[in-house]
Order: sequence, then C-alpha cells, then structure tokens
Amino acid sequence: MSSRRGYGILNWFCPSLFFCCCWILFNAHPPFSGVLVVGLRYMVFLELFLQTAEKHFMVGHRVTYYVFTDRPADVPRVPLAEGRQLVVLEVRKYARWQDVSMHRMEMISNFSRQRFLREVDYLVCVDVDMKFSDHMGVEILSPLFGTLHPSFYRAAHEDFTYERRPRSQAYILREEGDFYYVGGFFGGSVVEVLQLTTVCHQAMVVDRANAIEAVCHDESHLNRYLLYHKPTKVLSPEYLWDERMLQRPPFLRKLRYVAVPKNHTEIRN
Ligand SMILES: CC(=O)N[C@H]1[C@@H](OP(=O)(O)OP(=O)(O)OC[C@H]2O[C@@H](n3ccc(=O)[nH]c3=O)[C@H](O)[C@@H]2O)O[C@H](CO)[C@H](O)[C@@H]1O
Ligand SMILES: [Mn+2]
Repeated sequence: MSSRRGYGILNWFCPSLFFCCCWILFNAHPPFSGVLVVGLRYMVFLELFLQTAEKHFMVGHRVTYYVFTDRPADVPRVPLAEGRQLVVLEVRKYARWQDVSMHRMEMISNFSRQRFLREVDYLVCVDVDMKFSDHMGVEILSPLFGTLHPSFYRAAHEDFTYERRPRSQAYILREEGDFYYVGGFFGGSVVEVLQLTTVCHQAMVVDRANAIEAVCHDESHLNRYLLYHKPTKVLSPEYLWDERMLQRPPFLRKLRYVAVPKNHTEIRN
C-alpha cells in the first residue's frame, strides 16, 4: 500500500444540535478518520467512540480525528496516544436528524476541498453512535470502500431497501444492484471521497428541489453512487454490526465496530 500523507476516518453523529467529528491518521502511511457529532444528545457518544478508537483503530499509526460539531466547547478531552490528534471543525446545526445525517455529505465534500486533500491520504467516514470492539487497521484502506449493511448481507437484491421511486436521484431499478451498503462506514482516498460526497450532496439538493427525500436518506444516495462507481474494496459486516438488532452468526468471528444502544425517539427529538 502506498500513501503519501495518511489515512482518514470520518465518523459523525448529531441529534438536536449539530456537532460532527473526523479523524485523520498520519503515519509513514498515514490514514485519516472523521466523525460528525451534531447536537448535544449525540455528543454523549463521542467519549466512548474516541476511547475505543484509541484502543482499536489504526493503532500504531498517526491519526487525526476531525470532529464536526455545533458545540465545540462540549467535545470531551480524551487522552490520545502519541502521533494522534483531534481537530474540531465547527459546523451549523439542522433541526431534523435526517438533515443532519444527509448534510454530512456536504460537509465532507467542503472540508475535503478546503483541507483534507492537503492533510491526509484516506478518509474513513463513520457514524458516531458506535464503539470499536476489535482491531481495525490498514486492511480497510483502498481507493474507494464500502461496507455490507449487517441487515442485508444475506438478502436478495430485489429486497434491498434501495430508493425505488424514479423521481428521486437515488432511484435504483428492481433488477439492479450488487450489495446494500451501510451509510455509517465508507471511505477511501480523499479524491474519491470528495467525488462521492459531492455527487451525493448534489443529488440530495435536486431531490429537495423536487420535494422528495430518499427512503434511507444519505444511505440511499450512497448506494446509488456505489452501484455506478464500483468500490475497490467491500468490507464485511464485521466492520459495522448491531448486536441489539442482530444475532452474530458463527462465521463472523470478530465484531470490530458496533452500535451503542440508543433510544431513537429520545435521542433524535
Ligand atoms: C449504522 C447505520 O446504518 N447508519 C446509517 C443509518 O443511521 P442511524 O439509523 O444509525 O442514524 P443515526 O441516528 O446514527 O444518525 C446518523 C449519524 O448522523 C449524525 N447525527 C445525526 C443526528 C443528529 O442530530 N446529530 C448527529 O450528529 C451522527 O454521527 C449519527 O451517528 O441511516 C442514516 C440515514 O437514515 C445514515 O445513513 C447512517 O449512516
Ligand atoms: Mn448510527
């Protein structure tokens, strides 16, 4: 693997307020990672996210966590290993959780152009309401990678929850589709992530103008993009799992990044 400046992970979360966060990893071959935390309620996830990332994520590499948030003062101080740093990037908030989630594409696109292109080689974009629970290293890195959604890795493509209304820019025909990718874990080189997030954001702008919102929001647009721009690596659901919703099948020996239980109604409203 050759990389000039780093790998990156982006993870985000935001509830009623807007807060987001990213990470960057710098090393001889540095990665970058990012998280979005918008809103006070999603801020409760950030500490465990950072603590477990320090334990499992790109250990031994130089990492920058970019935290996008509307509440910079509330970002927890978590001790970071040498060569790892946290950068807080202030962003605006949106009233609806769906808008917070969808606007991640716009934020990553803008910050990629403004600074990530210069600062890191790879971006990893992840949900913040999660924790790392096993090793996650440079094996995930590739020019463009997506992750199989843990609820759909065994499903037939006709049953994927793709957007099926032709009026939406995220529309996918019944007979099309390779995989159903999860919205909470994707990434790649900064150039590829810039392209992906720009296209997805523009598609959401068109949808809004046409008064339609894709069924799974940014995840629907991510799926449409990855159908026509094939990822160079597809990660198994080991890389994003939800133990509350799903029983771990015996062939999945490790769960590396798992959902932290949350009360959806309470946290989102
Ligand atoms: C694991 C998984 O399947 N994740 C996807 C799923 O999200 P979830 O159903 O897990 O939604 P969620 O509540 O985690 O929201 C997605 C993310 O947006 C951020 N956030 C959201 C609201 C808010 O007020 N503040 C805030 O910071 C935060 O980083 C959060 O993790 O569906 C969403 C779209 O419907 C996105 O595609 C998510 O990536
Ligand atoms: Mn989530």
